[in-house]
Amino acid sequence: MEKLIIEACPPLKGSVTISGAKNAALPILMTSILADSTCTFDNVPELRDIRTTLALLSELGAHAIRLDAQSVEIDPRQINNFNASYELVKTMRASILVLGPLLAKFGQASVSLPGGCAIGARPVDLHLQGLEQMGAIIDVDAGYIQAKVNGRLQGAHIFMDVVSVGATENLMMAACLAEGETILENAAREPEIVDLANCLNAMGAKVEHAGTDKIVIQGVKALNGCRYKVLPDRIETGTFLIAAAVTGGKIRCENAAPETLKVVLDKLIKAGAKLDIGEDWIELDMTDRTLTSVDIQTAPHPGFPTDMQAQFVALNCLAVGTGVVTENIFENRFMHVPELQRMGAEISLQGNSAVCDGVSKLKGAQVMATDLRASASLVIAGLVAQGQTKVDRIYHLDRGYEHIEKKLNGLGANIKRINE
Ligand SMILES: CC(=O)N[C@H]1[C@@H](OP(=O)(O)OP(=O)(O)OC[C@H]2O[C@@H](n3ccc(=O)[nH]c3=O)[C@H](O)[C@@H]2O)O[C@H](CO)[C@@H](O)[C@@H]1O
Ligand SMILES: C=C(OP(=O)(O)O)C(=O)O
Repeated sequence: MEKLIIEACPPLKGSVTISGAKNAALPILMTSILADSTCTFDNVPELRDIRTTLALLSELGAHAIRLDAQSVEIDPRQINNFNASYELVKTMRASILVLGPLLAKFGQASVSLPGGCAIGARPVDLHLQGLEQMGAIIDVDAGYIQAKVNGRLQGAHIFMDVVSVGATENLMMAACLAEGETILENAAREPEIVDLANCLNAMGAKVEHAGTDKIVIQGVKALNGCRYKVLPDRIETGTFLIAAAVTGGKIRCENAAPETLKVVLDKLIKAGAKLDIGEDWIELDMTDRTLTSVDIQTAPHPGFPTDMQAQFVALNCLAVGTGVVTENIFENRFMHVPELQRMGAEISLQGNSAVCDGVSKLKGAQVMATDLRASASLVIAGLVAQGQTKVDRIYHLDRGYEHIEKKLNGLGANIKRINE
């Protein structure tokens, strides 16, 4: 199994190019199911989840290929299988996003239930209830969601009890080919939702007010293929900025979208960093500055993103003072805490909060990645820990970070990937 070996490094310095956003690219790739002709998507990161999505679309019958390091092409015209198998869904929860498009375009879908994962139970009840409100008949049997609709889905007024990114995306895609108007209330407002809406509109859909909590969609009869560029990854950006901050470095993130991570940048300033921000770049300077603990409360956008929580716990481990990080989205997203404790961090878990007293040094250790962002926090800690850190189970990391060790090494880190 592959592992990362990380040695303590000098302050990170230089410039890094941010990749396309995983969480925007995944639903955007799924929009191809709705189209009547070929779609080309640019700024699509080379990640395990993207390969899984291309495999899933291929399994459905689409011709889905990577053209080059940036772009993928999907011709959906041969889709003739409406079944997303457990084998693929179990490796990537976002596979559930084929449900809405398949049902809207072909009137049927069979999708394995994603099941729980390391960070929480993550039910899909809101996806199913919304589709039922649009006229779908859904049966959950033997671990599979069996869904069908007689004729077209019907526009509906849907209120979601919980703010869900995935449910908003699934229902938004389904509504584009439904008959009539759909209103999604208490919708998620993440930048990735806006990116998805922009892509759908480029295909001929009529989606309005994405980015607010009330999205209005007028269904159309057909969508065409399009060429669309995925937005930059705000979570990857934040992760690199924190890596630079904990090492006392100075880096510039190019090809970023600063307006999508305002709340993260605010916390970095509170943590002591000096930031310079341009239209598509962010420069962080931590030279000779004191890293200070910050308090965090995760919340749906525009609140603090849960996907940056673990990285800030790593920052607090090394900062002056006590920082309280509270996780409000997922019930089990502190799996990085025991691993960071093994490296010498002083963290106590109190309910859904991690209370962290900063220490002046961490010590390298053998640690285990348990989920994507937990893995990132261990890599960040490894950059400054004395001695060697060995991170096991890095397939989690490869789901969401493109060439992470190559990019960090380009900034002066010393990370090797080994197979043992
Ligand atoms: C591929 C992708 O974009 N993943 C992101 C997406 O995940 P994902 O779309 O799975 O997360 P959701 O926004 O749906 O989950 C938010 C909360 O809603 C709950 N819930 C969700 C659906 C549902 O039907 N019922 C229900 O109760 C979840 O258990 C969770 O507590 O948003 C999360 C929250 O920002 C991020 O951490 C993930 O990185
Ligand atoms: C939790 C994440 O992704 P996913 O929803 O794909 O598990 C993430 O990107 O941090």
